[in-house]
Amino acid sequence: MPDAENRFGLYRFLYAAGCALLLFAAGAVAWAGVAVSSPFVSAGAALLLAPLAFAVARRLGEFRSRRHLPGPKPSFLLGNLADLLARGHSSRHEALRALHAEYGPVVRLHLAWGTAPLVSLSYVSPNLHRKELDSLRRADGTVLSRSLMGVPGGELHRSHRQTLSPALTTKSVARRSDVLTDVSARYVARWRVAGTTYEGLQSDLRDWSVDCLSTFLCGEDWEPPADLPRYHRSLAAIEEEVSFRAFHPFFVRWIHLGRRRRVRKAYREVADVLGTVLRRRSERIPAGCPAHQRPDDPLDRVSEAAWSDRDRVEELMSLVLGGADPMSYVLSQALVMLSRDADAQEKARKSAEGDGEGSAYVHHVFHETLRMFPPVPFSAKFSRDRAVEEHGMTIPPRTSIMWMKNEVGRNPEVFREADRFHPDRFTDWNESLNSFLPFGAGPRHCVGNRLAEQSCVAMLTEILRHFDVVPVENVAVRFHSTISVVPSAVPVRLIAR
Ligand code: HEM
Repeated sequence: MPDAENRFGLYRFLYAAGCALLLFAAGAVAWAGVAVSSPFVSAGAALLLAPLAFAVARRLGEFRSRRHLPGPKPSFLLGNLADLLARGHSSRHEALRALHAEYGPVVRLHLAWGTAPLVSLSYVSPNLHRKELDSLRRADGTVLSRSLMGVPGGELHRSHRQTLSPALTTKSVARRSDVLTDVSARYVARWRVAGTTYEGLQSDLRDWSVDCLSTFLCGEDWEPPADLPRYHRSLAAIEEEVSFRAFHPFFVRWIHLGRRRRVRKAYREVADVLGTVLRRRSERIPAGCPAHQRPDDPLDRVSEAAWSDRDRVEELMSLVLGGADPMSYVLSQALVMLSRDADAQEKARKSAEGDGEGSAYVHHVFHETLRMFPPVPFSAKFSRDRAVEEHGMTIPPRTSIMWMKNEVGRNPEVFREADRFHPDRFTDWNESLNSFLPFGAGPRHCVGNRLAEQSCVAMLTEILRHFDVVPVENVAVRFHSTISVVPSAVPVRLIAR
């Protein structure tokens, strides 16, 4: 199996060769057409030449109009793919950190042909909250579903959000928080009987996040599939493909046919599981029945919305997909940090056991982990027609503007002692989540942020009440990032108290 760097080398070669061949073939056919001097052939040649000339002019125009922005020099065929993906697709956040170190807080990058150029910021700017800045996520009829996640900003997006948001507010989630505690307690009880190894913990936390989200979203009608890890793998395959296509939309379908087949299969598997849940609900409670209209119940809201059956399934899919990996990542990193900081762990335990201040400190642990290990490192906004000013430079319209949360969270100009795990910073120094926006910004910000927070706090609380969290040394952990980040292991052991 070739390593990531070699695989990327091959991909880069195929991509550049493909682009060059296409440009050459189109040019040659057009030239031959002009030379034959038959009116029909010439008209055909002109038809071919026009889009070719347009694509080349557009690419050069993109380079020219962003020349004033700092960043590595783009290549005509590859843009800056080589700079961004130097260490493979899943390590692009590391490449971006290195680029920020070299070029400063604003870095310009050109991606594949046909993909909007990108500007990465190492800080959070008030511009990111602007209402007219949309997300570039668009349903594509295959991997990215027609759901809140995939509909363009506007009326449809607003109506999807109005459908879901009431069931995901702080109060609504709190009213059903027993669901989150019950699922978490089940995992903790199993670990107490069977013990945990650091190898098993990573997959258990991923199962927990899918189980917890699905139970909350689908209520009594959720029955975990017999092979829960496989269901999770299917979700992860879809997530990986969504992220892959965002960076390489052009040749991917031709180069990676096997990938495409795998992801279709994954999509069908997830859709089957969620379709069964929806059927179960509608058989139990017929549509239109008042029992179906509990405002706090996300499945009721999805079932009653004026959507097609496919849209309902896809909405549930995007909710589970949106939350599963980020939740398990933040939890795993929180455990790692607590295992290495005995004082913080003791404070968190007191808070979990209810020392009179509620679980405030456990919430701070969640926030501090998000700061140091943002589970969704990339978030981007896109302005169709208005330029944006950053650091005295004008970013032209039709640019993806992304803030690198890994970079923002560790920026010493934003956070005091930025490399130190210090959950108290949110009270001692009045620092806040708004300085790094781990859940995004503006009208497209994460709809599941309250659910994610209360789920992770519920699980951390259960763990701290029942276990000492101790570090396991000498385990090499690799981080694979797609939309979210997945660690290869969680090097901690849970010792029953
Ligand atoms: C720690 C956990 C989580 C993190 C860090 C996270 C982060 C994010 C980020 C950064 C975005 C993009 C926001 C933007 O474009 O400005 C997003 C969007 C979204 N997230 Fe989350 N998320 C988490 C958990 C969840 C959960 C639990 C759910 C589902 C219940 C969820 C569902 C969604 C959806 C549907 C969107 C698209 C919203 C829209 O476009 O209107 N996320 N999330």
